[in-house]
Amino acid sequence: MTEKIRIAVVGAGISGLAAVKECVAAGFEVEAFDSRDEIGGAWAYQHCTPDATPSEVWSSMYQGTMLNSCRDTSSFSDFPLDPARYSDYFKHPLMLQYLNEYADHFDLRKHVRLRTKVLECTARGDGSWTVRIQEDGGRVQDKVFNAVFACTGHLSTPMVPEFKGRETFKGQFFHSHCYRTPGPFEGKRVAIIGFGSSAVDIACEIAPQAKELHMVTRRGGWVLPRYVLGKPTEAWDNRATQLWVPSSLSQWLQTKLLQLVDIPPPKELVPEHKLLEQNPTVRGDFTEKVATGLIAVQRASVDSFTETGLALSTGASLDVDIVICATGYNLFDIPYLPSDLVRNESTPQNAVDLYKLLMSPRYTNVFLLGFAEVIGPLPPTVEAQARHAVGILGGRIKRPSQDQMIRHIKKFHEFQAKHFVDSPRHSIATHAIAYNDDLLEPLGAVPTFGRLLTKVFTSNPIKAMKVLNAVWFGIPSSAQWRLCGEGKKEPLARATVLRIAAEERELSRSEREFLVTTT
Ligand SMILES: NC(=O)C1=CN([C@@H]2O[C@H](COP(=O)(O)OP(=O)(O)OC[C@H]3O[C@@H](n4cnc5c(N)ncnc54)[C@H](OP(=O)(O)O)[C@@H]3O)[C@@H](O)[C@H]2O)C=CC1
Repeated sequence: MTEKIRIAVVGAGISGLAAVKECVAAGFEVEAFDSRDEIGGAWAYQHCTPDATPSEVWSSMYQGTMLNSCRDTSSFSDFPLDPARYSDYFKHPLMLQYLNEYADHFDLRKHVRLRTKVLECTARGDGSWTVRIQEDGGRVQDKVFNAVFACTGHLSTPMVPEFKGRETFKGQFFHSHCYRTPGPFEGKRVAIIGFGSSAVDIACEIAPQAKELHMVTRRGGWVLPRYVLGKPTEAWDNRATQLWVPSSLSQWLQTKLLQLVDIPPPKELVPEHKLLEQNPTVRGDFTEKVATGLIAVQRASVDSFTETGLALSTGASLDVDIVICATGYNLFDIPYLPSDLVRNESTPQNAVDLYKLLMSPRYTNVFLLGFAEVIGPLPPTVEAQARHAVGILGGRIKRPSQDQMIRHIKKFHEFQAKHFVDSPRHSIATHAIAYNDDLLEPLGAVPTFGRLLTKVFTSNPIKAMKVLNAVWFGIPSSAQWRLCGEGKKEPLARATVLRIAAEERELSRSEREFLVTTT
């Protein structure tokens, strides 16, 4: 009898749960470890105050966090979000609820060891790994696995730049990681450094109550509303425009659409890069708050801190009571993995040595899930990463040689330099549909036009045409990656794709029936 492949999954959030599920489906033996006492990872809200020690805060979720991608694109591919219970966009407790429902539906909890921290993973030289775990801060134990799936995300270690004179500032200073509610900022003068999703969300929450709210951004950026002409913004994008229309043309069209429907941003905000060359921020009330003067924007770098605030590169200075540093995260601080796994001394600046943002050419049998900055929703992508990794371990996908990986990575660096802004977070940026397709094509699981057209001639033609239309010209739902190939769940996926296209307000009867029978 052949021995089962044994997998260690580190983290039980979105990526970890998807990894466990795919490993179990492939017949692997899997143990997941999470230091917290509940599943959900970053989506499991943790209360803290701005003066908390950042290393003791494991979730950056604030009370107002709401999904940036919409329900119909953001579910796992074989576990649809029910419109009757989940609105187009929803707040973080509902995402945690969904992850719990996913874990229960696929019976994943029995594979997860909570309150168990992974201290270190060491390559053993034969492709296997020793994983050192600690239970409840007590007993330390070494366990051997055939492979490690690192699923702890890239939002654990706040990045605080070295600002000149920061110690001289007499006001309050903290990282957005420890922000939770706007209450403490009532009547205060606040400056926020950075212009990512955290900065824009926090600015919009605080601005109505603060005395002054300033944002300091060195690059500017695009901010998309959640809705355009009554539909979720993603409904204006689809597989055909992403894959057939040259990206410069589709970005131009989308920018024009944005200009037509939204208040024009002030010139300080308009960036030099195009719409999809950064991970866009999503916030419907931001431009209005800028236009009405609730938020003041400074296009500048921080030269230094002063006793009373910030001195900016433009020569302006800001006197404030509080500075919030919303400058993102040390993306590849993965303390339990070898330090040269992702980058070493020869890696170019703002780049990573990861094949398909998933595997290191320097180590075998370790897969990084959820470390991509996806321009699109995360769940379908981590699932595609898990399916690809499982495909390699199970022998269904040919494992690339080290040379092949290195060549691929070099091309990837060139692609990133051409298509994304030059910044650490965009070293791992990727467009969802093309990236998911790339991971799933070796499994035959991409709903290509040809594959779906063939169905028109080999099955119910009207239904097959509707599916083709929905997948190529409709909102990019994740169920599309379960229509064909290895791991397909065609009846359920077809029902989901058609229900979303029909804009039904609840799961269809077929979906409910298939969900009872598919785990
Ligand atoms: N609702 C949701 O779903 C939310 C999702 N998120 C996600 O969490 C992740 C982290 O987001 P966020 O915390 O905003 O971090 P980001 O890394 O996305 O943004 C960091 C910002 O800080 C700026 N910055 C970095 N270093 C400096 C510096 N030295 N001086 C001035 N500015 C600096 C960056 O500017 P530059 O571009 O110039 O480098 C950028 O504007 C993202 O994936 C985001 O999508 C976050 C909040 C809400």
